Amino acid sequence: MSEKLRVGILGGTGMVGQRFITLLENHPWFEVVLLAASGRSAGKSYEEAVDGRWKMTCPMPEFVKKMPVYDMDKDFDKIVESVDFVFCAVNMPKNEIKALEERYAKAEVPVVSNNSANRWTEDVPMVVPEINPEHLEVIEAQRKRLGTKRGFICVKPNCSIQSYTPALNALKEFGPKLVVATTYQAISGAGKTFAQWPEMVENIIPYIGGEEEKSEKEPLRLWGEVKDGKVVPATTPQITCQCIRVPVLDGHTAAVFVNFEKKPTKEQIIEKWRNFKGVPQELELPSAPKHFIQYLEEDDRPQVKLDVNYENGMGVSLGRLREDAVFDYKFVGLSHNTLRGAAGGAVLIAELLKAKGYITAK
Ligand SMILES: N[C@@H](CC=O)C(=O)O
Repeated sequence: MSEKLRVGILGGTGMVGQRFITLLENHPWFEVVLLAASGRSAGKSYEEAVDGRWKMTCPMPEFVKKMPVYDMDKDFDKIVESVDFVFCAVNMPKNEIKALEERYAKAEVPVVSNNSANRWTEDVPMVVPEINPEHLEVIEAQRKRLGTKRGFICVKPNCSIQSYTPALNALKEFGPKLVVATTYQAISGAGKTFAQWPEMVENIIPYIGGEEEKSEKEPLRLWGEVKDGKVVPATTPQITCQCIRVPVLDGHTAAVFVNFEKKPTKEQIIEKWRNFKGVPQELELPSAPKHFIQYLEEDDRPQVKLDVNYENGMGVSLGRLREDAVFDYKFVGLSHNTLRGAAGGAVLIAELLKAKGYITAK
């Protein structure tokens, strides 16, 4: 068995960074060798830097407790020489994240990012490995632009879209043309727990900054075509969304209405969902769900409490498919926002990048 790739985590102390650590603890291909964060945490051990703000339900893994946290800016040279690639989960203004990700990529360190800063950079692939693995092709053009041989940036989309985009993707041949979605988003999407956000107990807040635009536009980029080293976003379906914060810890739910060019039967839709698979399933990537989509027949499913951890939080649960008086159909989707929607989705991208030879040992 070949040696594991050496991974650094930029922004390791926040909620998504913590998720990365738990997912990578016993990863068969990757080993966390370095943690970095802002100057505030630098120089401390990971345990000191987190300082009681460990938000996972499992205990902090022993292997990270005493690891030093480096300054992702000042310790740049040390980080670059120590890793084969990095995951980026920093919490900073967008322009600073863009500059940081590009700085690492230009220093020949591939960056797999959870952040939105580069989601609309034309030669940066934004990937859900089951949906658009072919977008990785634009890495070649990106490397030319950056002047690199190994370094590049690859990003994952926003967590909100993962509860309905895979469902629509599986039905592409029927031409979804108009989609109305309302998302019911968990508080961990904002990096918080109930203890940190007591206002959310027994409450609903009908606003998540920037979320509706992401939810409407990002699926179109996933369905875009690669032309001349760039991703050209699709122009259909038209999607309109409302995004609502609800008192749930983990799990984004979406209630969706859809019209098709060619209306399928209910049986056809369920068959497409149940049989949908992609490259991660074919390659049996370590974090790939065996069945990406499950369809639940019971009227009261999917439920966050029962279904959010389907396929270790990497699968999507669908239910309540029925004909509608105004649209062709309506249904409900659920996905885990910090697993499939954040760190887990990024780990799966890194596995695909390794399997396709884009990230290698130095
Ligand atoms: N912006 C989302 C997090 C997804 O990445 C949210 O606030 O739930």
